[in-house]
Parts: sequence; C-alpha cells; structure tokens
Amino acid sequence: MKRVRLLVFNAALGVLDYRVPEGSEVEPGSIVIAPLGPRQVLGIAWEPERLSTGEVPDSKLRPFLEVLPVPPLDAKLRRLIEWTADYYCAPLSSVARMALGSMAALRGGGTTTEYRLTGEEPARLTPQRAAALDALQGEQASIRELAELASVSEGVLRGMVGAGLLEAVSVDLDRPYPPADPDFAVPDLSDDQRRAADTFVEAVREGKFAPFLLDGVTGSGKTETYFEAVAEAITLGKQVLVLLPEIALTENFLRRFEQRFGVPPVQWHSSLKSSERRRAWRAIVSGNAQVVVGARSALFLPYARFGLVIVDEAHEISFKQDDGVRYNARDVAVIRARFEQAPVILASATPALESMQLAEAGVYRKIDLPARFGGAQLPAIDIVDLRKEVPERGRWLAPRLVDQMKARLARGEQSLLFLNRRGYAPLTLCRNCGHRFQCPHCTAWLVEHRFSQRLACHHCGYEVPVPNTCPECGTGDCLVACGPGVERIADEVAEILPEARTALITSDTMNSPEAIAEFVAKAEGRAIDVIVGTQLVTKGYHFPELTLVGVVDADLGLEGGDLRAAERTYQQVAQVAGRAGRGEKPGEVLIQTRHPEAPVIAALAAGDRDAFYDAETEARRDAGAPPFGRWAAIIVSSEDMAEARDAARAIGGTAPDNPDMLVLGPAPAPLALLRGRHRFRLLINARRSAELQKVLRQWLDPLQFPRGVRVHIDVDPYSFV
Ligand SMILES: Nc1ncnc2c1ncn2[C@@H]1O[C@H](COP(=O)(O)OP(=O)(O)OP(=O)(O)O)[C@@H](O)[C@H]1O
Ligand SMILES: [Zn+2]
Repeated sequence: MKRVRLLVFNAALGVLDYRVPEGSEVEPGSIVIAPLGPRQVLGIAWEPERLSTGEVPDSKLRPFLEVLPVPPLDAKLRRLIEWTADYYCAPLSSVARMALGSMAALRGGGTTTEYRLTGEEPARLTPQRAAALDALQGEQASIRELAELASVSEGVLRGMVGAGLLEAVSVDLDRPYPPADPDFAVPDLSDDQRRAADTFVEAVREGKFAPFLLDGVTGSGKTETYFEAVAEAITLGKQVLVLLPEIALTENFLRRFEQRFGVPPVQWHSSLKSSERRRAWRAIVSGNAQVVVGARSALFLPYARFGLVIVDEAHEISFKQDDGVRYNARDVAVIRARFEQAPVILASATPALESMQLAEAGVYRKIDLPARFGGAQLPAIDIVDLRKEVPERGRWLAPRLVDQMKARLARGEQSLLFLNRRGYAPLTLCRNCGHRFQCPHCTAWLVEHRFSQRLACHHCGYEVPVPNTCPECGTGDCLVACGPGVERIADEVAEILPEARTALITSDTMNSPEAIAEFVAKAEGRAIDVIVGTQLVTKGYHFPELTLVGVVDADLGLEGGDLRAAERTYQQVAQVAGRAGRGEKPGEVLIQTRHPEAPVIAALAAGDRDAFYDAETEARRDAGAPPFGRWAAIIVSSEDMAEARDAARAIGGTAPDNPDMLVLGPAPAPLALLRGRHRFRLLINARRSAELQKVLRQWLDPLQFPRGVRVHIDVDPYSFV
C-alpha cells in the first residue's frame, strides 16, 4: 500500500497521513483533496521525512479523494515555506496557504461567468436598481463582487439579470497575457545607469543567487535601470517578480512598465477580482506570466521559471506583515532568491540600516546611483524653527512656508505639503468638561474626519457621527478639534490660497486605482497647484513642476520612542523631499520642527546622509539593536484582562535562563486595548548568536493557555505597540 504525508490546511492538525488510492499518482508538492471527518480539506503532499506526525498503521489510513489538476509545488518553494515557518515561528500550513490562489484556480481553468450592464435603461426603476445601474457603469465581475461594488444585495442583481438589465459574459480563465516586448522602448541610460544595468543583466544571465542593494538618490532613475534586468529576463524566458510596498504605487508602476514594454505586467494583490486572481495564478504557475507586480503576498506564489525578484522602495516598513504570518517580504525575497538561485535587487533612495549593514559586510553588492537623472539637482533643504517662526493663531503653516507657496502659485509651479496624519484632527475634546473622545475598543483617540463627518478609530475602524452635544456633560456646540490632520491643512491652504487647486491625498481619498490614476494625470497635467498628503505621496511620484515641499511636522514620527523612529523620520522626510525639483526647475524643501537640534533633523538639513547612518549605526550597536542584536516580541491578548495578564505572567515566569537573551516584561502593551482585546507584551533582546527561534519554541510550545488567550510571536518586529 502506498502512503502519503499531507500538510493539511488546518493549523490545529497540521500533518496527516493518507492512503494513495488505486490509480492515483502523487509526488511531493502535489495538491490534494482529502477527507477529514465528514468534511474535506486541502493538503499538500510533503516529503514524509521532513514532517513528523503520529504513527498511524496502514490499516487505519483513509484514502485521499483526488489530486488537483495543477503542477506540484516544487522543492525550492517547499523549502522556502519551511524556512519561513521556521524563522517566523509560524504554522507551516499558514505559510503554505500563501502559495495557493483560490480554490477555484486549483480546480482548473476553463471559463467562468461574469456579469455586466446591458445598456438597457427602463424609465421606472426601484431605488436599489437605479443605484446599482449608476454604480456598475463599465464594471464586469461576478454577482457577488458587483453586489459589493454597488452596495446592494445579490438578490437585487439577480432580479436585474432576470429583467434584462444585466447580462452574463463567459470569461476564459486561461487566455494568455499579451507578451511584453523587451525592445519596445529602450531608453538611453546615463553612464551610471548603464553600469548598474549591465551588472544586473549579467546576473540575470548567470542565473545564480546574487543580492544587490540599488542605492540611488531620489530621481536617479532606479526604475529604468532595473527595467534592463527585467528586459533580459523576459528575453531569456524567465519570470520576474516586482514587489511594491503598497497598492497605491501600482498605478504609477503599471504605466511606466507599459511605456517601456508595450503591455502592462500581471498584477497580484488583494483587490483583484476573483476571475483576475484565477487567471493570474494559473499564468504564474504555467509560466505564461512574464512579469508579476504585486504586494507582499505575491512572494510565495509557485512561479514556474523564477528568474529575478525586485523589491522597490525596499526600506518601506509595509513589507512587514503584522497579522497572520508575521514576516518581512523584503527579507523573505532574498531567501527566495537564494533557494531559486536568482538575483534579487533591493532598490531604495533611503535603504534600511539593516540593508546598509549587509552591504557593508559584503553580503549584498551595493550599486550606487549618486546623481539625479538628466542633470536635475537634489533640492535645497532648509529648517523652519517653529519656536521662532510661529504660524498665525489656529494655523499650522509658518509664514515663510506660506510665502514660498504663494510664490510657487504665482509662477505656476506646484507645492506639496506632507503630514503623516489622516483626518481633520487627531483628538477631539469638550470645551466645557474636558471629555475626550476615545475608541471603546482600543487605547486610541477617535480621529475627526470632516468630509465624512465622523469620528473614527484608525486601529479598528469603529466610527460614530460627530455628535452635536457632548455625551458627557450634554453641552451643545462645545467640541474642539486639537491638532492638525491633512484635512485641516487642506482647509488652511484653501484659506490662505483661495485660488489654488488643492488635492488631498490620503488612503481615505485614494481608495481605488481610478482615483489614483486621476490624481496622477491631474498632477502631471498641472491641474493641481497644491498637494496635501500623508506618506502616500512621499514616494514613487515624479511631477516635474513640483518645486516646493513643506514638511508640516517633522517631529511627529520622533514621538513614541520606537527603535526605528529616527530612521523612519529620516526616510520619510528624505523621500518626500525627493519629490521636489525633479524636472528642470530646482526644488526647495522646508522642514517645520520644534527640535532643529535633533540629530536626524540636523542631518536632513545638512544633507549629510552618511553622518546620519553612521550615528544611528553606532547607537544601534550600543543598544544591541538590529542589525547587531535581534528582537522578538511576544504579544498575549484576551478579551478578559486578567486572563491576558495571567497568561503573560506565566510566560514571563518560565522565561529561559539564557546568557544570550534578555527578556523584558511582561508589561501592558502601549496599545493596551485593541479591537476589544487586552494586550500584554514581552520583548526579547538576543545576541545574534542566540538560537532565538529554537529557544522561543522550546519555551512556548509546552505552555497551555485558556481558550480565549492568543499568543503571537513577532520575530524581527517593526511595530512596538
Ligand atoms: N535613461 C532614462 N531615459 C529617460 N528618462 C529617464 C531615464 N532614467 C530615468 N528617467 C526618468 O527620470 C525620472 C526619475 O526616474 P525614477 O522615477 O526611476 O527615479 P527613482 O530613482 O525611482 O526615484 P525615486 O526613488 O525618487 O522614486 C522618471 O521620470 C524617469 O522616467
Ligand atoms: Zn478602535
């Protein structure tokens, strides 16, 4: 009898053995459906010697049901999955799940049915149908997706199908993507770009593991440079993965890619509709998808001919996932390249300290682009000391910044104001009794959003309409907004520059590809004079007429004492400064601060990146912080505060006595309440030599907790709340 060991998609069970039914063939990596009690589970066949499970005699084994008609996950991908689960102390099945698309994609290709409007517009409509008709112009998707888009029930839409308002369309899931043409529009590279591109192209040809840190100042043309490596991979029939830190940047990338290669790349991210997802997954597995651009989840897909991975804006902390499997896509990309024997390019104008350190140690090869493309100069940076240059009462922009904005407007140039805070005001209180509006589920103030007229929690999504009276003392018309968010800055701009055309760019306004595309088109077409935005506008964009950048509050990121606060501030300000003067006209940057003496602010003003990195490196070395030492966090949470506290204490009480590790806590987490769960935290600071993951497993695996308690391990954490 033949047995097979399956990694099943059920974190509690993990690994189970089955009998291979007569006539079936499996090999490691095969994707299989198996019975589990009365239900069915998905599983991946694995090398039995690599996964242990209880010994079940042959006679007790049930046969699995079927092998799905997709190629097996290859050994390189299986090793990556094992590595990731091991390193991040995550369940193997949770990592493996990221390699699979949807169940539907695994079932095979063929066709699926989508729906679209027929163009029929009857004179009389129910309000729901009328709303759906409006919302669904130009859309085509499944009934469920359309219902979501139009905010109506699926029943309403089925009724519309019956009434001839919507029609079914058959969609071929295996229709190939049009091929990218490596020679479509080959740019003339500068000498620096040429040298860098040649190095990358050579590495793609060699087809060996080769990690690069592409360190190029803002506007140096990093994209054009790595596109040459992409072109080479396309020519050689190898697949390329480009990881971007957030979907908002995809639009921009898609356009530039199409200009260079004639067609858009294949996309992979959470807002793809299901038919696109199925088609993309199948094209990735078959090798038809030449270039895939995506968010971190694209990293674990089963590429048939993996040949190159690029992590753009590699310093971005959004590559770190903070729920589910807590992994860092930038770091795992390097590991994947190693397993796949492929080059990996980490591109950034402000590389993470960790990456710089690895380059210094010779692990990464550093490729520099020290100057902007086309002779553009880096902008002049100046400090506005808010203690001396005081904004008018109730305002946030200092007179000098306002004057500069007026000058830009008069010259027809653009300004950008950066403040990394969504909404109108971060705190609302009652003038009469001092009541502060707090989220009932989180340790957080509610943020006023004036457009939507709501108070919202940015952690859990809780929202209430802005009340007319104070819920505490009942006084009317007594609420005071404290501090600025971007909406308030946009209001201020409207007051001081009433004739300026202002765009407000936050995740609240840029919530669809269309909205982003419209913004970019307007900014490029000079239909916008002032951009006010959060970190969404700090990177990736290239607006030649933008000549002034104002950083509204450079001190914001330094509050809170996060390990990476200074680094993050440096990166954000340097990135947003890098949006200025990218065309022919020189750029200017004004940084508003109350702490001009802070080392990071001084380094920014002096344009002395090396000094900042050196000082920060030494500070980290002294503190045993990454990359010199390592951190891990253990977060314990429960809806019951005492239960969470006791569990955290039990963990603290059994902490191993290890000379290479220091255990801090347990203590209430800074976000002591999140989505209704009380949170306690332990922090572990370990020497690099400590076998951190092994110690963590030996420490935590034997412990038992009440059902309501969740314990998360976060290896190399980026969030300390
Ligand atoms: N060789 C080239 N030929 C023509 N245009 C180029 C070339 N290299 C770069 N450019 C243009 O210069 C501008 C800046 O390049 P790009 O946006 O790639 O810079 P970057 O290094 O990614 O900057 P950032 O890190 O600030 O996003 C873009 O408009 C790009 O199209
Ligand atoms: Zn909340």
